Amino acid sequence: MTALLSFRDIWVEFGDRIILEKINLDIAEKSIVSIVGPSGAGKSSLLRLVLGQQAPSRGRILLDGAPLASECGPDRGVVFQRYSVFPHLTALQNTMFGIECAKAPLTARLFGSARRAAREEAVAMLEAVGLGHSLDQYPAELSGGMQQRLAFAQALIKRPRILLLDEPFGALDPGIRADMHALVRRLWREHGLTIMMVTHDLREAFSLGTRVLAIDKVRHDPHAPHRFGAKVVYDLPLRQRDESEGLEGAEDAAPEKEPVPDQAHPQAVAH
Ligand SMILES: Nc1ncnc2c1ncn2[C@@H]1O[C@H](COP(=O)(O)OP(=O)(O)OP(=O)(O)O)[C@@H](O)[C@H]1O
Repeated sequence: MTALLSFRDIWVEFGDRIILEKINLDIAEKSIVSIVGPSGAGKSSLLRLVLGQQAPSRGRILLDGAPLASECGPDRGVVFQRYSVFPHLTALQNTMFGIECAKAPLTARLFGSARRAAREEAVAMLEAVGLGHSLDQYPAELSGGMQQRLAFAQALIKRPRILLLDEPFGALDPGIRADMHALVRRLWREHGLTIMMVTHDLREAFSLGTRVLAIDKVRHDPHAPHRFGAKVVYDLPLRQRDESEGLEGAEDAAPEKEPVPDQAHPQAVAH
């Protein structure tokens, strides 16, 4: 496996509190890695490392074998649980804003043919996420699911290679979640994305992921609980979904996806 992203002996510490310890991971290109674990284990911290919002206390993160740039560039996109769109901009303006920032970093404004091209690109992206009829609506006029669709459009318009999802469906009700899962699966395939997704929902982790990572503390000192951090305790590669499989019924088919045979009874990762 050629890793797109590699974590090499990564530690995250805040003062004398160890959050993550000795994380060694290779993330394959075009995989969907679901990250699960108890609250406070350090799942979001793992994503923040990739986003460049958090520097490791020790260790290195490599992208294509080279040190990951600490400033988050267009190669990395993110969607959070809470709608991260701008309330004062319409859906179209929100989506165009990403292109304008990338192409005109100082003014975030494009003119003439560049602006027309950006508009066309943004309209196509909004159509792709199912918001083709809501171009001129403001976020407050959109439902929660529609706002998350807009957040995906905003993230994907910059053509990231890595998409980081932090509980992206946590605020949505179950019916809408199923639609969003189908959307993510389609966008993943069409855009050749590599996705790292934090979720508290195990079913979601297994139904969407091509690999599930569980992180947790394996050592506890009752007198100093902060002295040990979380590690990867389970690492389960899952059978890839058949590319020809339709989206309809994908949620129903998901439970049939199994760990690959030699991982069917996963052992805790050796430490
Ligand atoms: N900037 C910071 N300074 C100090 N402590 C921090 C900082 N950021 C995160 N932490 C601590 O690191 C730990 C891990 O936080 P993180 O958000 O990564 O956990 P999580 O697994 O995503 O939790 P949850 O599932 O509840 O969202 C928490 O105890 C948190 O308080």
